[in-house]
Amino acid sequence: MTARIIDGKAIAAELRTRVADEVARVKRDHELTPGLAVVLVGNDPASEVYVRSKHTQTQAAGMASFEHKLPADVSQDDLLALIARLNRDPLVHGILVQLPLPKSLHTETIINAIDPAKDVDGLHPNNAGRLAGGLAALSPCTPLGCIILTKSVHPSIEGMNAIVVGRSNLVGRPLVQLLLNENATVTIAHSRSRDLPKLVAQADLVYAAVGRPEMVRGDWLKPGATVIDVGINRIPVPGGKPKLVGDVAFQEALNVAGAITPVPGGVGQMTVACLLVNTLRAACAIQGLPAPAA
Ligand SMILES: Nc1nc2c(c(=O)[nH]1)N[C@@H](CN(C=O)c1ccc(C(=O)N[C@@H](CCC(=O)O)C(=O)O)cc1)CN2
Repeated sequence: MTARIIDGKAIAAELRTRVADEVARVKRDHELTPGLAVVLVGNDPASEVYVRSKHTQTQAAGMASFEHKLPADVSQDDLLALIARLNRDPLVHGILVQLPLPKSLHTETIINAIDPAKDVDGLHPNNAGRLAGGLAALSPCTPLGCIILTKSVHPSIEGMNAIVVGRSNLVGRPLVQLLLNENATVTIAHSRSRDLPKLVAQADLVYAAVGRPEMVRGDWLKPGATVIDVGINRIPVPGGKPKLVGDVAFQEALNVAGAITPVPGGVGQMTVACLLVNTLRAACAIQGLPAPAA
């Protein structure tokens, strides 16, 4: 069996089109232009690429994009002052601080300073707590993307066995909550779980978000399982450009899985598209408008 490849690029493009249509509608009917402010501290090359892509895609969707680039040695107080300004700015409906931050800054304090209504990363404890309680919340973008990709294969995942390998605040933990909201049966595992291959073998849906190149092997998988690979690992290639691989051994998994996301071209593509969805949702909620269709 060769697994079906889940085309994250195409699914993200469709989502961006739906967001752009909804943005045009709220502009026309309500004179509302959703605005996203992205804060980048320092000059990590991968973060610079992601922030550029957020800027381009935000503008392409018809929204306002505000970029704030700060030096790596910015003080915590100056960064907090910028966030306070963005919290008050009526043109800004979404605020995202690109992660990781330099070690000199306290990530939790920075995230907690963002107005939860503008927290389009879904990382503020208000949003994380609401999501955990099964309430309406802004949810982190990558897990939202994982759910959309899963539903492109299984429109309902009710009762399916899912395993999430990884317990980060950005992906693993919120993904577990989103899966529970879809009535999946969820196991959360991590690098210290005992007998990971045995746990993975029981799952119909496998989410690999552990940050270890090709850790999940093909022979761990239940035949026909749907595999969503969240990993983005750069592997050095002697004399060449680093190679991008996921947390799943893709070639091995192809022969066992029913469907699988590639890296690149899978989950990563959904992250920015879902950020646009969250920004549109935040803008509508702040204006007191009904939740948009996208
Ligand atoms: N505040 C946040 N910081 C970070 C997040 C986040 O959701 N919020 N996620 C990641 C980085 N990220 C967006 O910020 C991101 C990662 C990957 C992609 C993507 O399109 N990946 C491509 C490959 C691109 C490459 O060559 O690196 C793919 O998988 O096809 C977009 C956004 C950490 N920080």
